[in-house]
Amino acid sequence: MEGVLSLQRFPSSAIQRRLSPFNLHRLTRSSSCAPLRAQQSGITEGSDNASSALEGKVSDVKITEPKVNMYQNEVVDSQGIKIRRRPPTGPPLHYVGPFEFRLQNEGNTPRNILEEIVWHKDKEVSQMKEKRPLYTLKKALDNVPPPKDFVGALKSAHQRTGLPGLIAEVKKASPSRGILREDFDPVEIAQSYEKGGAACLSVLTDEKYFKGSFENLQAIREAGVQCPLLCKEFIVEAWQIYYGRSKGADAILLIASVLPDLDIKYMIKICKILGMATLVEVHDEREMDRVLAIEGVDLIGINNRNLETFEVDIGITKKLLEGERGELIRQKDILVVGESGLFTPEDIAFVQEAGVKAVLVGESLVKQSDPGKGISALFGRDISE
Ligand SMILES: O=P(O)(O)OC[C@@H](O)[C@@H](O)c1c[nH]c2ccccc12
Repeated sequence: MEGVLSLQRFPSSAIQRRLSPFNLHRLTRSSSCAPLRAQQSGITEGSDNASSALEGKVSDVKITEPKVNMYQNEVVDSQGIKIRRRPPTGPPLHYVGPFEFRLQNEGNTPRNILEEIVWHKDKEVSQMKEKRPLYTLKKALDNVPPPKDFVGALKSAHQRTGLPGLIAEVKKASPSRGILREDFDPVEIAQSYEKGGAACLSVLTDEKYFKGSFENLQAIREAGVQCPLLCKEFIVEAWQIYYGRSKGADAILLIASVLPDLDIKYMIKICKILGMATLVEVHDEREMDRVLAIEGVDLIGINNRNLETFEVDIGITKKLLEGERGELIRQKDILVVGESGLFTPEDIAFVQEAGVKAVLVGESLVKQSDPGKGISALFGRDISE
């Protein structure tokens, strides 16, 4: 049947990329009210067999391909999300006489670095999942120390010092800055941060673009570092949250420019079940408004860096905390983290004045020969006592 897509013929990964949680929800709503991407990634509370259940449920559904794309675009557009998910099929073919050709950037080439990272992550996660299915991860969770209180640590550091609580980042490289530190020993850096007064640590786990790893996260946890740990990853699927927890993460980053609201809600729920915190990251007013409308958000990061262009402007933090938004944030008792591009005590004072009670800092600390001492220089005084 031309132009008609029977979902039965597609592996679940293909279904996953083709359907946003929203339209998958629509498709399955009549037969099931189980979670959305949960079904896609085979994760539900108390069930490891959700994906097969899902395939059973959607096997009867026949929908036209244009309709699926329309729903997907509808939800993404309505939320202003510019980052598209990797297309499941190759680029469209064009024909001129006997010739076939494909055009660049017809939906098949990432439009910016963030989109490239997310598309790569999609592939990477589907491979990782095959090696470590969810039920093995769930078993591994029994051997991990219980999660530490990430938000509590930031609040008490703020109360203790009167300065924003520090999340110090263990970061070897980034696509915008290249290698930040050649002699990179993640455990040594983490211990130095802790000694210097960091409340929490952020550990980059992306290998390809940030030269990080889950092994670094695990090594830092196993070295006896007491600070709660943020798994700094591009989360596209709930499976990654379980994986991060199995490596010792206490908190997870969710990026609003990558994830639709329904995914954010669902992932927050999973983190709560696992006892983890979620840092939901925004970069503009629209993302901030979306996130403020989501129930259960208690930690918001304002990234001063635009992940699509790498432009950094610490004025973004101030802009997003002005007026009614700032008021709502105070009412909801949400803790705000100022992220990226912070180098001097004046920068720290500027974002504190804007209303943040925590900061996330990588480059300016990791580049110091003694990263822990770099903390005193950054804050203008010793915050370790
Ligand atoms: O090194 P900086 O400019 O101090 O930034 C740290 C942190 O904010 C940055 O690494 C970051 C913020 N959000 C992210 C999302 C993915 C990767 C990295 C990031």
